[in-house]
Amino acid sequence: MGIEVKVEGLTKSFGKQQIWQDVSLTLPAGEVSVMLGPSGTGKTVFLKSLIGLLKPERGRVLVDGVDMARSPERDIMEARKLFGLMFQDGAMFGSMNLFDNIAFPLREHTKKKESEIRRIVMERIEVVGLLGAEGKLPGEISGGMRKRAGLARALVLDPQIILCDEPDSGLDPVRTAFISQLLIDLNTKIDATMLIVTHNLDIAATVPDNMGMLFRRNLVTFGPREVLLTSREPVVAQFLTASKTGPIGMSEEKDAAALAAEASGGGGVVEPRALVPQLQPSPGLGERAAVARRRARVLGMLDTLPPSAAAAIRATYGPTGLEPTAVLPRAGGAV
Ligand SMILES: Nc1ncnc2c1ncn2[C@@H]1O[C@H](COP(=O)(O)OP(=O)(O)OP(=O)(O)O)[C@@H](O)[C@H]1O
Repeated sequence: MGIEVKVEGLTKSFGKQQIWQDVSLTLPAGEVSVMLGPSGTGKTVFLKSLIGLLKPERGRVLVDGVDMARSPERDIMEARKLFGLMFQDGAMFGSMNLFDNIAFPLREHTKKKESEIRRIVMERIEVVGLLGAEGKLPGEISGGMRKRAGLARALVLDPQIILCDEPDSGLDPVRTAFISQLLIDLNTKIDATMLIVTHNLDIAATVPDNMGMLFRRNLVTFGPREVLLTSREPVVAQFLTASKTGPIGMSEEKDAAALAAEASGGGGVVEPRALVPQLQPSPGLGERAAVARRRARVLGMLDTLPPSAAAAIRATYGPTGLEPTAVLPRAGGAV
């Protein structure tokens, strides 16, 4: 099972520019979480801070007893091996074929024999549905295939925590649906803790167990998916309904005057969009191990949640808390 990531009071600036402050949240072990936020709110900076590539000036990121912000670099390097990273563009070496790109972390960080490397790489290539494409160069395949190759590479060191930076960027809605299914299937197969950074509303609505949002240098909220998906908080409802009405403007935030003018013009409150069931694993994979753990966890915290979120959780799990989760149509096949 994946391991928990605990973030406490994290604050990051570049010079005088504060990116976010006092961010605290826990990524529950083995569950899938999404971090939303308008462009430029520091989602990528957050991912890089989790693995200790960027150093926040305050706060802690606790992973298996190591503080990724402050522990000695040797401990951070060791803890980083628990992570698999999938970057926006796949971050492939252009001159290497997919096999060598995916094998790279194994050749770099382990002393495994070539035969063992071949076995692991081909297994991961199969998991992401790229069998047959291993001899191709990154420039010879589609953006969706490059992302899946990036995911395969993130998997070769058997990570317990997987961080995905905008897995949908540059993909059409159909390819995005396939990648969403792939991420849920992956979680089913390896039970890793996953954090996905995205702007994509369909991924946000259907993939995660938990969701958070960064806005105006703060974490607006982080919790079970139902909290954000039923929220009437203006910034959350605006973002999740892709509305022009609300605090988010063309540049990250509208200025106060524009906001006041909009309010006096009767811009109105944006209603949250209808809650849709979470994606289920592809046929034959069984249930995600995270489902039972999450059910127990969120049913135990109902009293602490907003009434709309608590009602949505009760509706999902039924009055006894034992109902199966509702089932959505599945996606499958090649991206
Ligand atoms: N190494 C760095 N040095 C200085 N500023 C940086 C650095 N990395 C990021 N920033 C700044 O931090 C801010 C947040 O950037 P980040 O890429 O994390 O945003 P984001 O929410 O991921 O945006 P998007 O959704 O558009 O990808 C930006 O203003 C960016 O210019």
